[in-house]
Amino acid sequence: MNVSFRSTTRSLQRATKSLHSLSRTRQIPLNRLRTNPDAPLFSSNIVKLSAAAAPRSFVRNYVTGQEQQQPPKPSKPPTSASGPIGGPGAPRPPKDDKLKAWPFVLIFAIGAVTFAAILDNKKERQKMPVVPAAAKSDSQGLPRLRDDGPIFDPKDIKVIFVLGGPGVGKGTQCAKLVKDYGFVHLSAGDLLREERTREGTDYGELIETYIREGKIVPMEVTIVLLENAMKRNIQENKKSKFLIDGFPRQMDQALKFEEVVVPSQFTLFFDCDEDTMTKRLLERGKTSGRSDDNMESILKRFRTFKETSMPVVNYFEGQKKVVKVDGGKNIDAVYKDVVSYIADRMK
Ligand SMILES: Nc1ncnc2c1ncn2[C@@H]1O[C@H](COP(=O)(O)OP(=O)(O)OP(=O)(O)O)[C@@H](O)[C@H]1O
Ligand SMILES: O=c1ccn([C@@H]2O[C@H](COP(=O)(O)O)[C@@H](O)[C@H]2O)c(=O)[nH]1
Repeated sequence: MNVSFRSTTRSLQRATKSLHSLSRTRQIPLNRLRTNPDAPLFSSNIVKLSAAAAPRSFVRNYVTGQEQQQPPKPSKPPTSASGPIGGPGAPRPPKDDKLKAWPFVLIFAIGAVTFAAILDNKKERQKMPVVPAAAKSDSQGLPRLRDDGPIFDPKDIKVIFVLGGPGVGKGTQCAKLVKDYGFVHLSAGDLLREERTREGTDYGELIETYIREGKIVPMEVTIVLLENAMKRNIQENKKSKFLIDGFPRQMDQALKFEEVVVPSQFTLFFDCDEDTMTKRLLERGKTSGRSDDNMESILKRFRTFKETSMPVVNYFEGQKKVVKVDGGKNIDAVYKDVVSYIADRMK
């Protein structure tokens, strides 16, 4: 197919050249070299010329109309050039020489778009800051993640992950559960925002970049922040039940947290459509002062949620550890469902 395409293109170039040269040497205007002056110079009739259609003899015949025609070479159809280009007797290319450019154009276009998307993605990833591999110290230096077993026993320390799209109402429902059931509410987003402004932190800029872009901060930072907050509450307040809100948002976080901190009891997952969540976030954005409560960041957060966080929900679903609640209802109706679904699991 490629060969046919190239040879047809070459023929077309040769034919066009001949027409131009004849036009020059015989002083015949180019448009009169065509049988049908209304047809464009690159009409399909010309395009259909095959390599075998010997452009020179063909053009002579066409231009003079009366001149002797060169007999066609037996091996190179088409032959009886008895009429002008485009006329009823015009030479016809062999069937398999037909121009089929559109598949190439299509393949080229798909290739170009895919290539551009890959480059774009790569550029975006390259832009995001990383936690240096050498960053090992903690005690406020952050982050240091151990690789030994979990520090807490799930018999003593209960963790419920709270997940759902941005603005679905996770924080609102957690606040109610704290009041009624004595949980400690740890919002990963709040801890990150706090760390971002903590004096002496090395991660303020990194955190801000990720939050603004709606992306997930490297797990080393978030897990250490959660672990430290849990330790504080266990030691100082003798607390043992934690709602971890907005975490884990990425598979590596889920696996690492359960490996080094404590396995979760289950995940409370709030489901809701994007239009409702968008309205809630834009409303909250009027007073929240959050750098990500604007339309541009919201769209990025939705994308991250679907692509990066939903696999976490599906992973726990596979372990039968997800309680799904409709987050689209009003605040009290959602809470009623939450309590009815999980009351017996919270004792
Ligand atoms: N069921 C609801 N009906 C109407 N508004 C709600 C409902 N739940 C929460 N809201 C409002 O929507 C906004 C977002 O709620 P909330 O902060 O609890 O969501 P979130 O899931 O924690 O958000 P994010 O993931 O961005 O932290 C708040 O202004 C809150 O008052
Ligand atoms: O585990 C997490 C949790 C949050 N983030 C980043 O923070 C923002 C805001 O989180 P909210 O839960 O909406 O307060 C989120 O978009 C992420 O950029 C994170 O990186 N890791």
